Amino acid sequence: MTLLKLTGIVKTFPGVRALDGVDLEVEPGEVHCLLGQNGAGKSTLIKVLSGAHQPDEGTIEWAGSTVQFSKPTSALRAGLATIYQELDLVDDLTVAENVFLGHEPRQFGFSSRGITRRRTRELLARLGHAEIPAGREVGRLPAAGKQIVSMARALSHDARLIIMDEPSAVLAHDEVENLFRVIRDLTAAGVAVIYISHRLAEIREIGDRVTILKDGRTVAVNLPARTTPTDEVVRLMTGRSVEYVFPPRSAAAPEGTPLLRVSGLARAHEFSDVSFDVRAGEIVGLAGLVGAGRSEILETVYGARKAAAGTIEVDGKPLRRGSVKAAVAAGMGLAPEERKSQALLLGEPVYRNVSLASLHRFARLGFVQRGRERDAVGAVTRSLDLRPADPRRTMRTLSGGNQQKAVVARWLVGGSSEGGSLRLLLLDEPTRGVDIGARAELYALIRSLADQGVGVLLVSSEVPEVLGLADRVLVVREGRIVREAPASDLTEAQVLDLVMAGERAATAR
Ligand SMILES: Nc1ncnc2c1ncn2[C@@H]1O[C@H](COP(=O)(O)OP(=O)(O)OP(=O)(O)O)[C@@H](O)[C@H]1O
Repeated sequence: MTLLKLTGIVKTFPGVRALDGVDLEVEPGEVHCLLGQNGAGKSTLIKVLSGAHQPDEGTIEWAGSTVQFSKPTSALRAGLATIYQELDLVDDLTVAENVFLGHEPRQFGFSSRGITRRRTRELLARLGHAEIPAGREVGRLPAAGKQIVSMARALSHDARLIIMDEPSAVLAHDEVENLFRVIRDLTAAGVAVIYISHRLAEIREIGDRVTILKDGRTVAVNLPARTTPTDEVVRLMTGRSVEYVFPPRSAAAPEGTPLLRVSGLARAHEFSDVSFDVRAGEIVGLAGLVGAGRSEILETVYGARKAAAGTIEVDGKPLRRGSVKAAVAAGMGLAPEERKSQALLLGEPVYRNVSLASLHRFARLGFVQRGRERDAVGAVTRSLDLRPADPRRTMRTLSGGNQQKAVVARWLVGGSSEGGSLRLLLLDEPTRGVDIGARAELYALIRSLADQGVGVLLVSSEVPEVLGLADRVLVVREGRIVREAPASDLTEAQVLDLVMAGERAATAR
């Protein structure tokens, strides 16, 4: 019997028809992938499913009966659990308290810590993660561990369907493998999974069937995940064929004195003896596992963290340690990884968020010329296909991927930093959550900045992206640079081998 059947689901927000007639069918024990460009309506759909939003029209049939989940707890009680991208765990409660939050096991009328922990340990063991301590505060776990806790919570409600919204976005390569193992165990036991991801390779590996959304409508249902040709999937998603290619590198390797020179940089417990150069016009990629120290290196170069040792020079002049002001004055810009907490003004319009770094360009006699500001922003947001296209919309109402585009777009508007012209751009996971079509545009824009002489330092967990976009690659493992080579001299397998070597050694010990 079909476990879940949606028919004609409509959901509108003021001025936006986010869902405009969506159909979806999920069978027990399958991994059903939901694909669509940024803003296509995936997150809205799962919020409707999980009871966080009420649909305006349409029906939801769950295990043969028509239902309406008025709030998230009703969906959970019926066996439908959602694991959001931004996990909704309470950091200062323990693992066990989070798993059983709101439905603590009781004995003689009292909630029992002993039973809660024992049942948590059983669930963690079922997920193959018996090593996570049930009494540990959740805030002290890495992202992958938190995700497992969320899944344990789903299982504690006897979930028959688990919805996973881009679960791999926060995971390193080996952790994704582990997630897939967990998913296979769940589906073998009859649990169904709705899996959302922008990475087609993952969908091929773990998916059974695919449903594609475009502009709030279902454009294809139940395509076979492994055999549907990529061109076909991309064409259905975007309405056009997009070549997933990286822009060509400049013919000659950039010469001259390095724009950025980092020597012997170190911070306790994060990284040590980090030395490298970035030349004007060059894209340098930092590859490595999440937690290897890449973001910390980037933030230290930017002055947001203070180095314990080492020097950072721009054009041969040393920068003051731990001073963002000095870095910005030297022409640096940073697009950080945590778009919500670090980068966006969620209550402000899109154009204000995007023009933030280059406001001085639109000022005349001290006044910001709003028309020019909006035109310049419009040009970049159109080329990235930022949606909805109206730049006056509030940032908070944009989909996750479109917010990410705005963070990067800020540095692409005429390539300026607050202090003057942008000379060095630091990008931390710039394509996280960004769809295939917009990725190609983003790559082209980053390359064109480099072609204008900007130096780019790029952190990405996707090895093909680092190899395809960067000129030179630094492989980081456990806080050290273990290899430096031109991107064209490395293969994906070699890089993965280098980043994983430490993991294997640790397992062998
Ligand atoms: N609370 C809201 N108010 C107004 N508009 C909204 C709201 N939530 C979502 N939208 C709009 O609904 C549309 C669908 O957004 P949704 O977040 O569902 O997309 P998505 O497919 O999940 O995208 P992504 O891949 O970027 O995560 C977008 O145009 C978005 O701007």
